[in-house]
Amino acid sequence: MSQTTPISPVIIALDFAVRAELDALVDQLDPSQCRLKVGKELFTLFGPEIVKALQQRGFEVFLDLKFHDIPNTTAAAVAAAAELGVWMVNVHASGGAKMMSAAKSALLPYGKDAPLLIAVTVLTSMHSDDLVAIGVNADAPSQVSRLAALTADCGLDGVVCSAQETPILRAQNPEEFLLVTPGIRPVGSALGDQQRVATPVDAMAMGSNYLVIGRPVTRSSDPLAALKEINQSLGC
Ligand SMILES: O=C(O)c1cc(=O)[nH]c(=O)n1[C@@H]1O[C@H](COP(=O)(O)O)[C@@H](O)[C@H]1O
Repeated sequence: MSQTTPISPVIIALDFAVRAELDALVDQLDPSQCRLKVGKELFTLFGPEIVKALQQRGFEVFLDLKFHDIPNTTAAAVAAAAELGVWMVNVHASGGAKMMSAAKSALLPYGKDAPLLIAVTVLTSMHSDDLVAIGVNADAPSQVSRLAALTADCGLDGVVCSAQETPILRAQNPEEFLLVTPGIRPVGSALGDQQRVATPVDAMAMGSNYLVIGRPVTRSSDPLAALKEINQSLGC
């Protein structure tokens, strides 16, 4: 089945351990409403087959495995993601310039069919205090800004950051540099482990291109209604 490009910027984070629960959600979704993210839990449990199954239903898939390894290993993993035909794949920007450049080079043979390659800056679950504890003497916005500049220098397509940093990054980067923002919480949603958060409407207004949303939809009593409400609030 050919993939449908949604008009919505929403990417649903499919963080599930039980296949039946995943299927029950995906059965309700239409590829015009959202893209889907396969992360570490789902991929570790079900492997590439789950990606293929979602693609066969017409969904564009963001493979969120946050590769962070030596350049040779990361480049090979990113090429494997390209072979899977995913729409987007990510690495950790803190893996450094050599790692990110190697990952970008590994996608050159795929030309226009290459997935979008983005880099995670500072996890949205972290505050500036958490950075100090791992030896980073910068606050979250400064560290995000630094890693985004490195990512852009390496020719990647964009970064994962919190919506709170998007105004700074929008000002520093060309329009086509993608800002993918998790830590999205509609008004009244539980924060869970997220620290640097924004509502869907605020995130888009501040310059996000894509909103990664998990539990506020997937753990809702009515996930489809929750997604529709978010899309409506965004005018799509
Ligand atoms: O790369 C990511 O997608 C990611 C980066 C980040 O900094 N923070 C973050 O929450 N994520 C992912 O985004 C999703 C957020 O899920 P919820 O917190 O349930 O909305 C999870 O699947 C995380 O793995």
